[in-house]
Amino acid sequence: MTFGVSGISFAGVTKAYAGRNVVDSVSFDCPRGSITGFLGPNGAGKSTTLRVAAGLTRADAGEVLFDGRRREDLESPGRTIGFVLDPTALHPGRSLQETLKLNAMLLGAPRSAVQNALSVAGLESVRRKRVGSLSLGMRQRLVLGMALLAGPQFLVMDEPTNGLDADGALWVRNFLKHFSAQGGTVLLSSHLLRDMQAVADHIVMIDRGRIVASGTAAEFSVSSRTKATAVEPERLTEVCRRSGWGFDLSGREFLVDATPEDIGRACLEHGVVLTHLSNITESALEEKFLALTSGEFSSRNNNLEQIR
Ligand SMILES: Nc1ncnc2c1ncn2[C@@H]1O[C@H](COP(=O)(O)OP(=O)(O)OP(=O)(O)O)[C@@H](O)[C@H]1O
Repeated sequence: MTFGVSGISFAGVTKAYAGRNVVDSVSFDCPRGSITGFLGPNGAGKSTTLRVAAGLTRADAGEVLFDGRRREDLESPGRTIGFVLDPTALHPGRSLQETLKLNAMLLGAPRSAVQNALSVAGLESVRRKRVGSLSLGMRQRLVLGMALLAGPQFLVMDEPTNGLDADGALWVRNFLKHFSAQGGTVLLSSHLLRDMQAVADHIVMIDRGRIVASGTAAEFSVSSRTKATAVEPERLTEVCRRSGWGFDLSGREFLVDATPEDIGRACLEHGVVLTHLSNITESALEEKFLALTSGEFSSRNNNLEQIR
């Protein structure tokens, strides 16, 4: 029998260690074809929740459904769901290529899947290196490559950009956007607001084992303006006018109704040198996040209104 939404559904997942609920009645949906960000401070219960989804940790109560079915009821769970969990849990003596080959064999994936994973994860040049000699960032790429071997429909990822440099993190984000645009379902955790804001369609916040807020990324954004300063402000003014963007100017600081990416591109095109560019929605989300996690909000309700 199948029920629930398309995508991944957590229903009342609870897990206790030493008599303490580290995950407490956690329920939320990750709709198909979108990216759900699971945000919370260290120790909030993110990894435990994802480990329950992966079947690595047995929940005391509740269940996780993939397109309405339990993982163990799927015909081929290993091929349907890609998990990116602990990049340190790899055999250090094997090469990257061997690691991927072994996993491909276990999953029944074709030989071409190894080459494809190496290429997608940007690991071709280091394919013969031993896993033990890799940086954390390279290991992150490897576990992502492993998760993709059998062409999954779901990706569940615990802090996938941890250890990656800016280029690597951008690559992961772009990859996930492409994956979800093609109908894939993504759940990724992070304790970094920046990670979530840059990629997630929906955000679910967890604190001390409980969901404390959830909503679309847009619902978390108070404003979508961008702060910018330029060496020659009058030239940035010109770019904003030509692009049809509204803006306010305070001293040398612009607040522009456009994304940092659009502003950066337009300035590059017109040879305008910027000295600062930042999305002020991040700080709006950060304020909420800090307020939630500092215990200011004692309510344990997942209604977004609680934090407005
Ligand atoms: N196997 C375990 N035995 C006992 N306690 C555990 C175990 N695994 C996790 N915990 C505890 O459960 C709580 C939640 O841990 P979890 O790793 O799920 O949090 P997290 O949100 O993923 O944190 P981080 O961002 O630091 O990885 C923590 O207090 C942790 O110490």
